[in-house]
Amino acid sequence: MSLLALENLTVRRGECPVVDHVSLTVGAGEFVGLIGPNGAGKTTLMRGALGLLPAEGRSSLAGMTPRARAHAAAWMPQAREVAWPVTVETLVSLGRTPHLGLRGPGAVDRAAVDRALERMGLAGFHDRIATELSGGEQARVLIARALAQETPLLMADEPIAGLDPESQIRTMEVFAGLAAEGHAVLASLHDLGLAARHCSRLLMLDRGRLVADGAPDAVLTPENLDAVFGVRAYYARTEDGPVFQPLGVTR
Ligand SMILES: Nc1ncnc2c1ncn2[C@@H]1O[C@H](COP(=O)(O)OP(=O)(O)OP(=O)(O)O)[C@@H](O)[C@H]1O
Repeated sequence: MSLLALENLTVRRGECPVVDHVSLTVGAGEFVGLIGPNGAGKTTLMRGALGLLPAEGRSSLAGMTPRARAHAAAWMPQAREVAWPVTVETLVSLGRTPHLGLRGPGAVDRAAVDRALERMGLAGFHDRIATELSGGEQARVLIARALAQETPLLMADEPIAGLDPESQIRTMEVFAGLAAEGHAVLASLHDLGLAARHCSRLLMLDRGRLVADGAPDAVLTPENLDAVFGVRAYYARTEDGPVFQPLGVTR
């Protein structure tokens, strides 16, 4: 089942297309990594797909009412600012907003918040003040807020940036687990090693164009890495899964 479908999505900044005729679908069960160098258009693609930026072409999410979209997709933006000194529980509960009826949060909502906190390793954090957490802890709280929304699709912009190695791996495992449960995750990622190990599929963007789309092996080829990222890398299939390590620059 397709949870996101883009047809020739194009987003212009001034005259210049920063997302250029991108067509793709994301289906239930996929953990898709969106990769590309700085400025390739990853954030713009996701914001255009969500209808948060004016775009040409078609996105299955952009035409929805905000309420319908909030039931279809959760969005974790790159900005990690927590504006108010509220408790972690209050902040993560905001993810339940689209589900609330007139009676406010109930047992189902509290269970979803607890589940999201548990998944992000934040079980003891309910009463902590969000603004008093470390940057990485705040990032995990914001991922938990998106998880609490319990949507078929989760879209996240650099969700593991600034996390320690354990939290990065755990978060990638949480996303892969969501996909295994029949949800889908689309996340922009700069760590190609973690992307290769955990994602079922990679989308490679270069100057707004989708230049490769497929299994990590098929996308992280020496030719693509050279042409798009300007790097060469070690890549091997091991008993422990794929191992990817950039080795040097090629230009
Ligand atoms: N508000 C804006 N006005 C003009 N140009 C913009 C604007 N926002 C983004 N751009 C340009 O669009 C291009 C794509 O930006 P985008 O943030 O989507 O890239 P990205 O792949 O997410 O990059 P990064 O990895 O650095 O986060 C960049 O060249 C950027 O300079």
